[in-house]
Amino acid sequence: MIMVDHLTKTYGGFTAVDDVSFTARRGRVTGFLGPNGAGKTTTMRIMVGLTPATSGSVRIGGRDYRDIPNPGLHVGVLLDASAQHAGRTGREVLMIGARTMGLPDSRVDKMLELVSLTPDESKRRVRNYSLGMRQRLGIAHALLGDPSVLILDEPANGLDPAGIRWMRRLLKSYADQGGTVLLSSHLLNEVELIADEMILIGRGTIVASGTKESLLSGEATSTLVHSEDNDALGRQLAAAGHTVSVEAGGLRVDCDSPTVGRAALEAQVVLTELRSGAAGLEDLFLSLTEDTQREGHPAAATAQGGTA
Ligand SMILES: Nc1ncnc2c1ncn2[C@@H]1O[C@H](COP(=O)(O)OP(=O)(O)OP(=O)(O)O)[C@@H](O)[C@H]1O
Repeated sequence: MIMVDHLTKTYGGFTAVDDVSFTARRGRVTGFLGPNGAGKTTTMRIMVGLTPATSGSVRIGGRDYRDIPNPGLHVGVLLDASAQHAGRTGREVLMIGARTMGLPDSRVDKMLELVSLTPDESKRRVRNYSLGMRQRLGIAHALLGDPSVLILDEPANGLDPAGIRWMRRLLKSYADQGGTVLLSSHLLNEVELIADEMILIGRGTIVASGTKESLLSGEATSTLVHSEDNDALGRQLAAAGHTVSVEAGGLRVDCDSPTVGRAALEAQVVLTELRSGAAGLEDLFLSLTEDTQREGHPAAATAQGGTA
């Protein structure tokens, strides 16, 4: 378990991490999600003792990372896949890691196999690795000591679609066996598919957290409908007390789809399309971090423009 407690990090007058608290639990994959510059890497670096916190604390398995003897046996860390010595081969990188942790050389072969780096690839120098190969090597390094906690910063970066699927399965099964996984990403789609819980951070502050379902539960119900007579359907729905607005050649209504379907039946209007108009996680993420996005919020602008 990782417990982050009122963590703050300031650089001069700039607050990169602002009173952040959350917990990543055993047996769960926790996604740490936020736009560029939100403070994810800084938080993770503090977790593993690479950056001192200005205030607050992080406990991993009840202890400060720096107080864990032989930490690689307890906490697997991948912060920057390109940080390895470029002149070493992948195998050498893992061999040094294994010996530092007091592990047998056989563990290296096991990890190479696990991350699908071939014997030939493992003999190449890291400088000649593709980004995806570096990520695989980084994940192998993080898993070397069979730790119970994994802290991974943007682990899917550079992986191809098959690689991302492979990593997803690997981390899910790791969590299913009781491991704690904290992984960061600025890409919602990547995290949504793998994370049991999500922590959303924007400009150093936690803006939302919880399971996908709980994050979406506060979202207002709405339905998008197209029919052969939108005017008649709109009148029927408005008479029933619903708010109706014109959107993309159809109607957006503030109720669920069956209610719209029943209104259409009563008005004798043929429906040509009926679907949920809920904003979804991506819109929620963008709206929650809106003021921290560099390029505004196009999704929100479209939705607002359509319903005005
Ligand atoms: N050593 C430092 N000195 C000054 N500012 C820093 C330092 N390290 C990070 N920052 C700032 O802190 C903020 C958070 O950076 P951080 O790298 O934690 O973001 P991030 O969420 O990991 O972003 P990304 O998704 O782009 O990797 C940024 O504005 C960054 O410029």
